Amino acid sequence: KGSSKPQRMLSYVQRHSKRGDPDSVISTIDIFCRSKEWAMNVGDEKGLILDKLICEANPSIVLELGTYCGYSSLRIARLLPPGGRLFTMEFNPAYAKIAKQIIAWAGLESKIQVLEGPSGDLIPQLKKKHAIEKCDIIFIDHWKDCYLPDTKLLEECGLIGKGTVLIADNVTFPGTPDYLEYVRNSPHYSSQYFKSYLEYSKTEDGLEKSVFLG
Ligand SMILES: O=C(NCCO)c1cc(-c2ccc(F)cc2)cc(O)c1O
Ligand SMILES: [Mg+2]
Repeated sequence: KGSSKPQRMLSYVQRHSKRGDPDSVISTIDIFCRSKEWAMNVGDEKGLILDKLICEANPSIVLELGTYCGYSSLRIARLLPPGGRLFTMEFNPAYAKIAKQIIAWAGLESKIQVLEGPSGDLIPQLKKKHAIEKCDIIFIDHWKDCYLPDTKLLEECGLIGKGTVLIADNVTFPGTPDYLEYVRNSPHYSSQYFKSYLEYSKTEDGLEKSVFLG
């Protein structure tokens, strides 16, 4: 009986999903969020769009900003080709602790590395500490006021190269106006909005896909 929502989500996953089966864990989290407690996972509707974008890109190296409980980490990692890796950054240690357990329960720990701490500190360490050249896909889903500064930091660190695909959650709700203005007006990005709905809700939201042109 967890005391926090993430703890209650973990307990629900361990009781109602099939261990080692990411699809079972993903659908179980969606049932928890629809029938028990709303939670800020990307969800099943935006999740389907994310799945399609991941499959189209067939990425080797994916970076996720904002792990929360690991729901989108599972959605991404289950679609990676053999040898593909997901690095996911989470500032909140309580969230990171739960995410690691949900990722382990789903059996995807060999493909996912959860990095704890402020993204502003972790991003400059990626190349040297994790032997990363360029990111193929970056899924941005952390604090909405950090989308733009972290995108600029990723550019400065040389982690965004020609063909890198940025996928940003919540560009409509809660909204990331400065980030949207940047990627939509920059000559270095080609951007496209995928209209959808806020997770487990009828409010409009969507994903913004932005390809770096070099
Ligand atoms: O803050 C968010 N993520 C970073 C957490 O460290 C986040 C928030 C919301 C949301 C919140 C409150 C509400 F009323 C509506 C939406 C939704 C999301 O998808 C999110 O990713
Ligand atoms: Mg989100």
